[in-house]
Amino acid sequence: MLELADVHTYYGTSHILQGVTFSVPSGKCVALLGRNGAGKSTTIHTIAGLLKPKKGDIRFQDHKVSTLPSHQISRLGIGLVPQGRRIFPSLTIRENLTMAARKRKANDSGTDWDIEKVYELFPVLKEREKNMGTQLSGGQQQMLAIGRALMTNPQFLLMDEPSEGLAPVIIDQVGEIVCKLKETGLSILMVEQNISLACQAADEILIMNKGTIVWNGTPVELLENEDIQHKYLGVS
Ligand SMILES: Nc1ncnc2c1ncn2[C@@H]1O[C@H](COP(=O)(O)OP(=O)(O)OP(=O)(O)O)[C@@H](O)[C@H]1O
Repeated sequence: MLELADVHTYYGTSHILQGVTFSVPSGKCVALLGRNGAGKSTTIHTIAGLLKPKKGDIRFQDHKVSTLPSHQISRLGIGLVPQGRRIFPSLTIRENLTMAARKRKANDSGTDWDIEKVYELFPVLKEREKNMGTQLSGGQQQMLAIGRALMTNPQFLLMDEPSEGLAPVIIDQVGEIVCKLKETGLSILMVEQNISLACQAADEILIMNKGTIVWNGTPVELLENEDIQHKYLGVS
């Protein structure tokens, strides 16, 4: 569904992504792990069109997206749940959701998301729909950020560190949400620092180091491989 081939991205003269190649199959969740500064967010931003690769190819379904502006990439069905949630503080929860709404394309598969469907998935957002976005807890803000991305009716979701700043019990809930989203037919690329969330939700794990993919395998293979966890994820 999504394929990156030898992608190189720079910040000015800093060569950050140094030939990134991987794919995410339809209906699967792939987790991208790695230490701080490895290039994970840069990968997400490059796919979403917020950064342009200098070299390489990114294909989504039948489209070459690496040359398209971000709004066109979003319209093709790639939704972004950004790092830090980016809730609009001066809007209510309902307004945060409705401002993102986009109708589903006629031939798209999966759920037809609207505000009622998002409220079914996250009842707490309905209970608090008149509150301002910033009056929510961290976990509820993460639900709002996911709900806002769903309102664009994506086929594919990019999630940038959904566990950031959340308590362990809430991180487990985020894992359950990601599994539910997969059941609706969504394909997901999730950047994470939290190994247990990645292993709970993902079908495949990729590890990034210094702007390249250095390891891939299943969650079980990662959990059994202490050398890799130590070398690239700082687990002692
Ligand atoms: N706006 C920017 N300008 C210049 N360099 C940047 C910029 N953003 C990130 N970098 C650099 O690019 C490299 C990769 O950063 P990136 O944010 O992709 O890492 P990451 O793996 O997502 O780590 P983190 O978990 O800390 O966000 C780092 O060396 C970082 O300092």
